[in-house]
Amino acid sequence: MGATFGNRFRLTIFGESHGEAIGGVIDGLIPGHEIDFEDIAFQMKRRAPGMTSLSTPRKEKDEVKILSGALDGKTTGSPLAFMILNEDKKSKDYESIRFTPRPGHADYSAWVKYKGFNDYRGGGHFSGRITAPIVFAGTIAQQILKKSEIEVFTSITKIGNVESQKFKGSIKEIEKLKEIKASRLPSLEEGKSHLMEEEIKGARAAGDSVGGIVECIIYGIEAGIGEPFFDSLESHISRIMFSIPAVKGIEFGEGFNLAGMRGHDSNDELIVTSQKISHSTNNNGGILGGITNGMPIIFRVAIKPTPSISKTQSTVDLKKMKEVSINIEGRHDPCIVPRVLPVIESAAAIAILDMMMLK
Ligand SMILES: Cc1cc2nc3c(=O)[nH]c(=O)nc-3n(C[C@H](O)[C@H](O)[C@H](O)COP(=O)(O)O)c2cc1C
Ligand SMILES: C=C(O[C@@H]1CC(C(=O)O)=C[C@@H](OP(=O)(O)O)[C@H]1O)C(=O)O
Repeated sequence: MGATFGNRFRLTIFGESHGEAIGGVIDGLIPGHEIDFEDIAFQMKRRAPGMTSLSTPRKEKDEVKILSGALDGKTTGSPLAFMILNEDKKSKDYESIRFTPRPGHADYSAWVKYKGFNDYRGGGHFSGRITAPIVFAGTIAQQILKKSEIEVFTSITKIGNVESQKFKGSIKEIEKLKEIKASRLPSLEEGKSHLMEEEIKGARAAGDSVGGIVECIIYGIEAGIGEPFFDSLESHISRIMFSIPAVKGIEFGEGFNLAGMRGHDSNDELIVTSQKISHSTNNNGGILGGITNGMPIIFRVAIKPTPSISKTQSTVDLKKMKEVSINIEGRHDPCIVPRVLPVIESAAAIAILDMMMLK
């Protein structure tokens, strides 16, 4: 299995949703980095289940226990191993659907690949829970990036049918992104968070779920980062983004809109401001030829609606080879977007730091 990501900053993750614990090992950390544990707790809580009325009711503390690689609060430079306990498990919800794969989840594909031996409880290794180690490692990566004044932000540009403004590139927006970091539904446009919340509640009330789009900004990054061809920065970021469960699309800068534009409108013209080379627009999302051009990196990821819904659906009984209906019980997110924001920021930070270390 591909449990490891990265060339220099390497993260290996392990665990299943209803096993003893989940966790990981980070290899390649600089020695002497003072870990900000308050920041770690803040980021872990943003992602943790059961924290708000918009999430799954499963309640996990998601406190991280460091097993090696840190002494007196500072990294030693040796592999940093860590674990997070699974405490609020309710595996019986999964007994009755063990042989009737949930549409939209990984149950059937994992059953085929692992010949039925995969841990089926709570989605096993395919659960969104496995993103908690990414947040721990990615928060450390963000702390290291911050020393070079690089910061990662997210906001929501769509939930179901509610759309919100995209980042246009101003310092004022960066200030706003800092302010709304703790929000469950951060939006650059006033009044949209409330409408997004209503959209999520409406889906849940209908026994259904809803998806959305998350925009990520990496601010303060210098030009010249990326390793073309196959480790182009777009490739590296996309690779880690698609490892996050429920991510089904990504676009950089104007992305799919570029297909309908003329070159004269889409090209980012070079300019000189305060003796520095810059660009008058950022339609390419800060990356050209797979290498940063010094503009903020902008990308958006599409998050699908949560697969486990309470509406009756059709599936197949794997033992009887018969089509049957399925009613899913359990504790599920009506929308994954609010909890995936710190995961996307963390994954972006890991990809960027790894590429910067290669340089
Ligand atoms: C933070 C987070 C929370 C999630 N919560 C749920 C959930 O409550 N119920 C569910 O069925 N899927 C949930 N998912 C999505 C599934 O894990 C995911 O759709 C599934 O593993 C199949 O993978 P794929 O959608 O990437 O193909 C969540 C994903 C993330 C990242
Ligand atoms: C536990 C978390 O999210 C889980 C992600 C998830 C899924 O299928 O992805 C299903 C639900 O849990 P369970 O495995 O108990 O059914 C969510 O609560 C978490 O993110 O920490």
